[in-house]
Amino acid sequence: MISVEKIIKIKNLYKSYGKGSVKNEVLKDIDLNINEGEFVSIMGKSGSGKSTLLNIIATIEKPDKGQIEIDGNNIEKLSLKKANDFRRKYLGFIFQDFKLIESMNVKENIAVPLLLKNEKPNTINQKIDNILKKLNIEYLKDKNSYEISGGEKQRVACARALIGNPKIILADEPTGALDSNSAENLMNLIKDINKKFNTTVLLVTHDKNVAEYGDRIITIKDGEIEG
Ligand SMILES: Nc1ncnc2c1ncn2[C@@H]1O[C@H](COP(=O)(O)OP(=O)(O)OP(=O)(O)O)[C@@H](O)[C@H]1O
Repeated sequence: MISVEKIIKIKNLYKSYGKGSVKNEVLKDIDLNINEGEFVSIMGKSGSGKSTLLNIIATIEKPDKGQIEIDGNNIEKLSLKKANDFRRKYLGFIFQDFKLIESMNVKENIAVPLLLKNEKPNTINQKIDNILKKLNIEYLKDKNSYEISGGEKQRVACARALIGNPKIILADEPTGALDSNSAENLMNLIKDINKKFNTTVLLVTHDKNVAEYGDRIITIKDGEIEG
């Protein structure tokens, strides 16, 4: 039998905001294992803690309690510097509002993760050309970020998320700002990336149709994983 590596292991995870009578227990005793190459969709009502869970995995938020192991690294107690290095090495991000830098063109936006890693200009140019080709968006290369459509912006954001070769993509409501056609194109692209490169995907969404692109859907309710 082929053994599948668990790339994310979360055990007894707790997170709350506030104190005393205003304490808001957002995540309670979350246990979650995700296999390498798996595409997992996270659903749940507004305020149920989906983004909090994603942000903890992204090392942007710290849990109150619990263990989180990603590809063998215990990330819950990383220093700021180590957390930054970890994010650059392992994670690619896609957000609802794209988070492109409007003053930079498409190519420059895609280069950002590599500039942060101090890669050489020649390597950066080569990697940009490769990723634009893979995602079929070579025609956008020299455009300004403010002159392209929402769907195109999200494809550029995918290129930026992928350029550093991350093992895991974290996507928070990536289709939230897109019309249904662009949303479908984007989800096909994310699914393609997941299958072609065996990139693990964790995607938060309100939309059942979007969630169904995943291999597995988990639902958070009252701070716990339902079912
Ligand atoms: N930095 C923070 N400080 C205080 N409370 C917070 C903070 N971040 C989130 N919360 C609270 O934690 C709860 C969960 O928020 P979270 O954003 O994780 O929910 P969500 O399921 O992603 O919601 P939505 O679908 O509306 O984006 C909410 O009650 C929210 O108000």
